[in-house]
Amino acid sequence: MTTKRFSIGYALLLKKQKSFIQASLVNLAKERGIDLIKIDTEKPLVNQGPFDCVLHKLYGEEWRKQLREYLVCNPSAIVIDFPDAIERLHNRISMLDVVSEIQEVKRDECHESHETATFGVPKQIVIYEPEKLKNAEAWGEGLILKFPVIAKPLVADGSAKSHKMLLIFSSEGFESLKSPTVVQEFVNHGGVIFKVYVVGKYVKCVKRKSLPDITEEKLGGLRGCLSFSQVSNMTLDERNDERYYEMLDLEDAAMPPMSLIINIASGLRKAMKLHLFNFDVIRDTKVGNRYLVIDINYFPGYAKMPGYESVMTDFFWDVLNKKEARSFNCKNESMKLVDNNNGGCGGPEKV
Ligand SMILES: O=P(O)(O)O[C@@H]1[C@@H](OP(=O)(O)O)[C@H](OP(=O)(O)O)[C@H](O)[C@H](OP(=O)(O)O)[C@H]1OP(=O)(O)O
Ligand SMILES: Nc1ncnc2c1ncn2[C@@H]1O[C@H](COP(=O)(O)OP(=O)(O)O)[C@@H](O)[C@H]1O
Ligand SMILES: [Mg+2]
Ligand SMILES: [Mg+2]
Repeated sequence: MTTKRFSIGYALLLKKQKSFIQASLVNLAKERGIDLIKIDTEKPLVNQGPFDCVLHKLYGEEWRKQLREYLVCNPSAIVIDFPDAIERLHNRISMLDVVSEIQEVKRDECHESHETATFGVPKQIVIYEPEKLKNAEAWGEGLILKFPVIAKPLVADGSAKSHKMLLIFSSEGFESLKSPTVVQEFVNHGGVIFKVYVVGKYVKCVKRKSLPDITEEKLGGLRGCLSFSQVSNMTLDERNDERYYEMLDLEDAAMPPMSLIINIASGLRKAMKLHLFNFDVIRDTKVGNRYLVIDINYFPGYAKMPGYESVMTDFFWDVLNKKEARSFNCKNESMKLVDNNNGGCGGPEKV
């Protein structure tokens, strides 16, 4: 008896292909009857496949259009995940709004189960026109945040620029701001962040190094700002400023309560209608049992997750065998099939 084989087409940037599409993953998936096939982004998607499922981390209107057309021509295909759902993660305000949305529900649930740990997001504001802030006094008047603060580009589109942050110690630091920025209160968190990887219903929490705490005393001696980027991915050599990237022992840091992490993960997954994401959490050391979500990333670096091959293969299998189907049911609606006037469902490209 031959068992049915499935095909998953993947559309990823080269960097992502290199890290994610490793032989160990391809082989394990193959053993389970799933072929991972590279989509040629130079050619129309409708002329490729057919794929049972499309996995992607590409953006832009042209790509959305291609996915829409693909679903019109292949109505039984599954797209992981829908661009409209991913979109909210490209803005650091809408990204964290979802945490506040799930907070109410989860607070009630936690109350019932007598959990004491709470979660939320740091205090933050958005500045659309930083040039208007050049006058330091103007900043002082409207200040609702306490120094130090972190300035993060409002747009989180995966570009190197969108990861460039400023740690601001005093109002002079605002002079460096140029594009629309989210200004967030820096929360002392013991120099450790928790990265929570979500793959459908699977949740894995790992520890990573972060920025060290800034005491009132330390802050007193600091003016202006310090720029940094992707601190949790930094190598030792890159942590060359000893004032900030001092040595930390990750081993010593206690993990957050897993029940809380699972609660947040499932709340986010359902509210965002996304299957593949991770989020960064810090523990407010001043409060102790308060956790703050600071970042949510679509389709993050899963290859850094121990045993990622089997986690991903199990997820693909569930999706293809429709165990995850309920969450994909409304795909036509969320893809907003505006292009009903579809004349071009050709087969594979003819040469
Ligand atoms: O490349 P990696 O493995 O460091 O993964 C990046 C993620 O690192 P993480 O898994 O959270 O440690 C990274 O997470 P952070 O934003 O650094 O927390 C992003 O998800 C990044 O994608 P993008 O640049 O935002 O599109 C991810 O980059 P891409 O792999 O998507 O390019
Ligand atoms: N509010 C905050 N308080 C303390 N540290 C923070 C805060 N926000 C971000 N960080 C630190 O800055 C790093 C980068 O910020 P993040 O929002 O995760 O941006 P990115 O999308 O580039 O990962 C975090 O991993 C953490 O080390
Ligand atoms: Mg992050
Ligand atoms: Mg991020």
